[in-house]
Amino acid sequence: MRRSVDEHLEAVLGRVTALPAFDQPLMDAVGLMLCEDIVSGVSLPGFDNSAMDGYAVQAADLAGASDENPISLPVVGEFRAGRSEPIVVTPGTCVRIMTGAPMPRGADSVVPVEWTDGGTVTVRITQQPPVGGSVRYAGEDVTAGVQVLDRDTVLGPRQIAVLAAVGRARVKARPRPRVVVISTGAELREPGSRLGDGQIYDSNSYTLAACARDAGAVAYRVGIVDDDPKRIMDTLSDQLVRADLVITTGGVSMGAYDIVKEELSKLGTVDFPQVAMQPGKPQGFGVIGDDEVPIFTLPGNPVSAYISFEVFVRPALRKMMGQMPYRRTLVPGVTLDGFSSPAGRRQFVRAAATSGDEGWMASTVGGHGSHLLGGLSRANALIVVPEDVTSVRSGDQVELMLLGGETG
Ligand SMILES: Nc1nc2c(c(=O)[nH]1)N[C@H]1C(S)=C(S)[C@@H](COP(=O)(O)OP(=O)(O)OC[C@H]3O[C@@H](n4cnc5c(N)ncnc54)[C@H](O)[C@@H]3O)O[C@H]1N2
Ligand code: MOO
Repeated sequence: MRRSVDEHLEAVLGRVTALPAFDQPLMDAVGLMLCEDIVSGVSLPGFDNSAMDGYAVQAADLAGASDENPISLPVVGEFRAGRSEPIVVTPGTCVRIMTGAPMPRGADSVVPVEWTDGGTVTVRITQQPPVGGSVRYAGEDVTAGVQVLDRDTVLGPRQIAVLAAVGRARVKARPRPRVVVISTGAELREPGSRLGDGQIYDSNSYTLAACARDAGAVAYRVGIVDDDPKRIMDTLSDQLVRADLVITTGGVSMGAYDIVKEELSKLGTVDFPQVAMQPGKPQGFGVIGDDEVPIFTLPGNPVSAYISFEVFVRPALRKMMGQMPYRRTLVPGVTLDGFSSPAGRRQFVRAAATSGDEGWMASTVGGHGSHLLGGLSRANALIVVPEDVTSVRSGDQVELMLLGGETG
């Protein structure tokens, strides 16, 4: 079975659905999609309070105050933020007040401390404040009963600020998908261990767990399972309890030990199409278990696994989180390098792209081979070459998929 990239992505997006929303503590909701309208139960400010450190006064007492004509008032008390005192400002008196402290009854204005001698028994004031000067009035920011956030808003720091300020400790939001990442292959060893003959470090499970986290998911990196069919199937069934989505790598091409494909094909719920792309040709996608958890079986070549994530898994995760657009947007740019591209396959070429006065410019990095991982760290974009283009010259217009993420 041979599919285009778009057909495969459609098949994937047609199968995954948005996760149901539930109540979450505020800090767990950062980056998530809000699934309720938020109506404030309180006014902001909640009470009239001082905008300055200074003195709460009756403005009329200070008519004509100036450097030449200072006016002294007795200080009858002190108001601090967080404390409420039963003191009243009567004509001819004042209260020392700190920023955020409630306005005392009787006062209609605040004199900043800079306009005074800072006295604590009596204070000498050299400027007349307007009525309402340096006073923050109850409800001037947000009135109780007003909608402060609309559903379908992604919660970033500014939205979290408003939620906390109106006293919300929890909100209904679409959760982060829990993504289980498993790498398969008898040649794989954990980074940090010693390599024997023919062995390599498992980079894919780290790459893909990092990708999943970067896309906003919770990643569980299970690590390496060798090419034993029973161990692979046991691991999958053990992991399903905590998975909203599973990613495996390796074992999906034509080799004698490509066990993932062999075993999962038997279930009948996972397809293994060849997708007309380079890298990333051997793909697998379907569902497993009673809960029909989506599973991606990505190719083992490290760059193929990474690009497959960007092209197929990331959009699926975004759909599960209810976050549009699902696909990365493409921007126009110019390639500074020429290269050839396979006929009939969409090529994704690693590139370092910069944006300047002339728009986006991209240089290729790291070579074309899907095992060439060394240059990947310098790439921040993929040049997307259409299926019908076989040759790209330096200076050609191209489309770029920019790879920035939550942490990128
Ligand atoms: N006869 C054919 N051979 C291959 C074909 C084909 O169509 N016919 N397709 C090639 C393509 S394209 C790809 S991509 C790979 C996909 O292979 P598998 O998904 O079966 O992956 P493996 O064979 O297990 O490994 C491929 C390669 O990647 C290395 N690898 C695997 N896992 C990891 C890991 N976790 N970390 C780092 N590197 C990993 C592995 O050692 C192999 O070198 O098949 C081609 N062959
Ligand atoms: O498609 Mo493979 O993913 O080219 O290396």
